[in-house]
Amino acid sequence: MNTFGRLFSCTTFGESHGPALGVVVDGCPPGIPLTEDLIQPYMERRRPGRDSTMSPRAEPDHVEILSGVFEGRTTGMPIAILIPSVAQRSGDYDSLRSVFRPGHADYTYHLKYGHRDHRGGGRSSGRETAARVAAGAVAFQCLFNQGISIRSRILEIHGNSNPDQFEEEILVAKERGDSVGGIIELFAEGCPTGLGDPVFGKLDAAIAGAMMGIGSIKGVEIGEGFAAARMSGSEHNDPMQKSGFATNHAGGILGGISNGDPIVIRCAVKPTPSISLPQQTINSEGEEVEISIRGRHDPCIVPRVLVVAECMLALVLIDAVLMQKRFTGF
Ligand SMILES: Cc1cc2nc3c(=O)[nH]c(=O)nc-3n(C[C@H](O)[C@H](O)[C@H](O)COP(=O)(O)O)c2cc1C
Ligand SMILES: C=C(O[C@@H]1CC(C(=O)O)=C[C@@H](OP(=O)(O)O)[C@H]1O)C(=O)O
Repeated sequence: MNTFGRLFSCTTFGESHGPALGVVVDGCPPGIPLTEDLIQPYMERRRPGRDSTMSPRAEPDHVEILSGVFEGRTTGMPIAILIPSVAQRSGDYDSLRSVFRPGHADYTYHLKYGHRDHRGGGRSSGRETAARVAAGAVAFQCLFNQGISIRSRILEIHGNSNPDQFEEEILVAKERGDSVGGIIELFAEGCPTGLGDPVFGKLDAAIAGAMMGIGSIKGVEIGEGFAAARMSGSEHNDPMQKSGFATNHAGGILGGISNGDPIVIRCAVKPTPSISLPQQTINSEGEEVEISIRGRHDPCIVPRVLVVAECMLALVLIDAVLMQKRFTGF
């Protein structure tokens, strides 16, 4: 499944070590300002090779808009965006052709497809998210029109919630040949009431699906999330006043529909699977072997995944906005 969204949909293509990645965005309304320069700042926040806390693979991730835009504005036609790759260095993966990296998708891709691109994990690579970010940048352009904004922050790295120590946590793990994960938080502000389809298509379900669709995200909570399970109703219910809700334990969604308060989401990001410490694994012959992974890996995915999560949220929200406009405009 490469396509995401209903009215505002995107299909990504490309593998980590292929010549390029890209996305086709369909359903974007006409007249929205869109240029490469408007997309590039989002790409810059995600691309690898920027500092010592991330993979040193130096990809410029310059986008090229191929269609759907004329004189700086969308035309309502499919928008194709190309992101050439220039720093593959696929030789790093020669020894991993038939050995499965614990924690990565190598083993399950092998079982499902048999024939797979082992270089960088092919399509299971976090590099695929470059295409999602390009699509998300288009969604952001549409959301600005609606007065909706999204921001995110890191809450924890490796269980440490002191922002002054985030970088150190990552660099210490890297020095050990290990990796660490963490927790991120997202806020969507300015959302109107009424976004989301009740029951199966709940807005919370769409958001959780979008977040879980990002490699390495293993938990999602909305509002109080897991903490709600330990609260009483009188603590958790948000008192209602003429001016609005007194608190926001709901995280901006009730019954699968946005209630006008900020939407608050937290995601758990697992530690990067590819580490250089020796690990036990098997090869495609089923033999037990030891693996020590070299190459250019993120010692922590958290800092780079922030903008990816923001973009996935933007894609969910613009789709919900368009669905709601179709519903109320009938
Ligand atoms: C932005 C981003 C960067 C990533 N960087 C790496 C990496 O350098 N090395 C690695 O082994 N996994 C990396 N991953 C994680 C793998 O892509 C992911 O663990 C793998 O696809 C398996 O999916 P799962 O963790 O959801 O089970 C990255 C993921 C993202 C979203
Ligand atoms: C290249 C990117 O991230 C990559 C995500 C990734 C993985 O296994 O997910 C592994 C590394 O790439 P490779 O080993 O194939 O050179 C990261 O650098 C990117 O995000 O643009």
